[in-house]
Amino acid sequence: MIIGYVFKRSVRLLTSTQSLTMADVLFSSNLLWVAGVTLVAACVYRASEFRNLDHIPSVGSSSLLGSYWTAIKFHRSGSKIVQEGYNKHKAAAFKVPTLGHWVVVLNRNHLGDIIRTSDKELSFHVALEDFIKTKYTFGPQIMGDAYQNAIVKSRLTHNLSTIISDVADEIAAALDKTLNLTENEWKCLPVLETVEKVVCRAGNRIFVGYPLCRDPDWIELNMQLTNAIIKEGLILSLFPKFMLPLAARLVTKTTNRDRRGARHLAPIIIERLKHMKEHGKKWNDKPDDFLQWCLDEGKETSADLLAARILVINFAATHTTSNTFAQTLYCLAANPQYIQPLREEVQTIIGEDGWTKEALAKLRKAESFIKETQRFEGNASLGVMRRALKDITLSDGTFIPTGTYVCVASHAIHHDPCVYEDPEVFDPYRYIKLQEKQGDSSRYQLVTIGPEWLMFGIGKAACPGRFFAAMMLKLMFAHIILSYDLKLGDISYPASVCIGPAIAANPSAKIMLRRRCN
Ligand code: HEM
Repeated sequence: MIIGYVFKRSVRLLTSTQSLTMADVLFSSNLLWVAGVTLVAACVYRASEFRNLDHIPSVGSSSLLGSYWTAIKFHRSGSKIVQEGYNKHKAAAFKVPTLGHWVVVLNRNHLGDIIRTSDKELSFHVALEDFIKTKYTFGPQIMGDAYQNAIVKSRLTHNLSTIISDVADEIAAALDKTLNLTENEWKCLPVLETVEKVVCRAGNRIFVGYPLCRDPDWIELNMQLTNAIIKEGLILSLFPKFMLPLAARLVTKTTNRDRRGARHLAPIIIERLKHMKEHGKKWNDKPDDFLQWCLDEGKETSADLLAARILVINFAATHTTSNTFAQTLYCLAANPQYIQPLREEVQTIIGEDGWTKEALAKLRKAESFIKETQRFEGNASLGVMRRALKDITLSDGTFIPTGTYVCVASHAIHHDPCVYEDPEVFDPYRYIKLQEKQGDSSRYQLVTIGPEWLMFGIGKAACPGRFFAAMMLKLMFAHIILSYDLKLGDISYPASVCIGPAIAANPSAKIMLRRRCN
């Protein structure tokens, strides 16, 4: 997922000059020698890594030079290369070359080892830091004490019943504004772009509350965030470690982003601190949003720091949820035979229970549809990326030396006939059938992580925002199916595109939408 982000965004960025600024241009004159030195260092590093990982079979050429050819192919068609390795070495680990280093792809039998191992041995956070230089792109204080992640896990997840009506309200309003449809009019819309706007508003209704969640500047800041961070992380990864503090000053716009966010948050924070002082625990209509939960922690009141924390949460939430929902919506338009039964389910349940957490739990067909789209399309051929911080011997004896990047072949596992029957068939009711067959409803929910469901990762680093994400996905799905007709346009596209190990919603895909008259 992490490298997924990097690849998806890097391809868009490297082919676009729009966001180049003076700093980029000045910086690019020094880039050549830095790139030269880095290339030599990368070759030396990769050669030493190659010897250390000699005992693990490789996909493609097993010579050091030939591995560069495979690495180039991997950047063009990562999914195919990973699948090739998975088919060949099903029961064992194999390694895949990327331009900078090797990645060891563990088998699904190793997932137990990943779950048992602590972040001090196999670290998600170090892998993330290596890929997007979080210390500089998010800021040192933010990652030093990442209490925002704990808030996602505790307060956001525990408050879903309370916040659901606000999220539903924001989704309806955002769809109305973004689609801008007059009665009986079919409109052709780019799926990903449209969905991103709705997700960003819906998420921010809970991150910062109303009306800031509708402020065009706040929304623009958060929608550009992922691009900006990936771009900066990519450039920084060209520099040797000792140059990073200086390079980060030239390359990153972390301070600008935080200040831009802080300008919006400062007046709200001042007002809320005043109320907190006046009313203490007896503040009756205290806002129930992420900003307030951060203030309740009592750790900081600086608008810059709080803005930075909320931007980090947007980074984790917006692009991931948009990508998932864009794929889902496109698959729904491409499979119109499912629209009527899904609509009937939503009409009956929401008609009886309204927009409640309990009602969403009953939307079994909708949930199965979303989950099957993710199994079938997926968001990355490689997931669960970790970096070994010490030498580790896995339960089957596989030796992982310190410094190695490990991950699992998520997409191949989701398409493995030993895991799923007829995996190449898109069966939207697959998970309902599995629930009925095995009599276990909780095991097949969208949010239930396990060795056969890796969309949200696994183990201690598994996505803490998945319960909120699932709620937004189901609410958007239900709103669209109730209020809009949809179909594919004249030209159809593949729902997803593969770039390196990433699988992304196709940015060119479009669908036709029309408001339904009740
Ligand atoms: C469909 C949407 C989403 C997907 C597919 C997704 C996926 C993931 C994945 C794969 C990871 C890494 C897990 C691992 O490697 O084991 C992760 C981490 C994380 N996600 Fe999500 N995510 C989604 C939505 C969200 C949302 C809505 C939030 C917040 C509200 C969120 C917050 C986080 C955070 C904070 C982490 C880092 C956890 C840590 O540092 O320990 N995610 N997510």
